[in-house]
Amino acid sequence: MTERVIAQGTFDILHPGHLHYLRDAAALGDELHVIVARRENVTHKAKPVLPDRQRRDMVDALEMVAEAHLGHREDIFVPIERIEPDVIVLGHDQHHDEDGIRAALAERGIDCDVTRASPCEARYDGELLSTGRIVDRILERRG
Ligand SMILES: Cc1cc2nc3c(=O)[nH]c(=O)nc-3n(C[C@H](O)[C@H](O)[C@H](O)COP(=O)(O)O)c2cc1C
Ligand SMILES: Nc1ncnc2c1ncn2[C@@H]1O[C@H](COP(=O)(O)OP(=O)(O)OP(=O)(O)O)[C@@H](O)[C@H]1O
Repeated sequence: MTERVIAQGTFDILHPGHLHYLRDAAALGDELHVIVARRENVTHKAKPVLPDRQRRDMVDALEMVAEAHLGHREDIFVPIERIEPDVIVLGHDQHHDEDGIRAALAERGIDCDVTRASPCEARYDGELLSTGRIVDRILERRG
């Protein structure tokens, strides 16, 4: 049976940290589905620079990704109910609480594991593994 995996995030200006997360997630199953957060739901940090569809299209083109989906505007469990994953992989630094998500899934009768990806460190001088830091460097050098 095909094991479906879900990863999710903002993915505004792709960088190697994103590739690491998505490779980690893809390795846990056969088919990686990525939910790309809607701009209006990114409230814990600066709003994305790029439009929703552009962020979705870039993630969708990555080789380890079976399909990238734009997130739901109001209810983050709607795409999960449609995709029916076996596992949801959170990013290593995501603020979401694993037990809280498990409880919400159970309440909706969705049977799937929740786990976390590993972190990824810079491999050479100047490598930037954070969208926020890429934006800061652009402002520093071009602003
Ligand atoms: C399991 C799960 C499903 C999500 N589904 C959606 C969704 O359907 N729509 C959406 O706008 N955000 C969704 N999100 C929220 C964002 O992916 C994420 O919390 C945040 O806004 C982006 O955070 P990050 O890029 O800093 O990791 C979901 C989050 C989780 C943990
Ligand atoms: N260096 C990294 N190592 C491992 N995972 C990462 C790394 N950078 C981002 N990710 C993961 O990619 C997913 C999406 O990240 P997001 O789009 O918030 O990018 P970001 O570069 O971390 O953003 P920002 O720097 O603006 O906070 C998250 O799950 C995050 O944990």
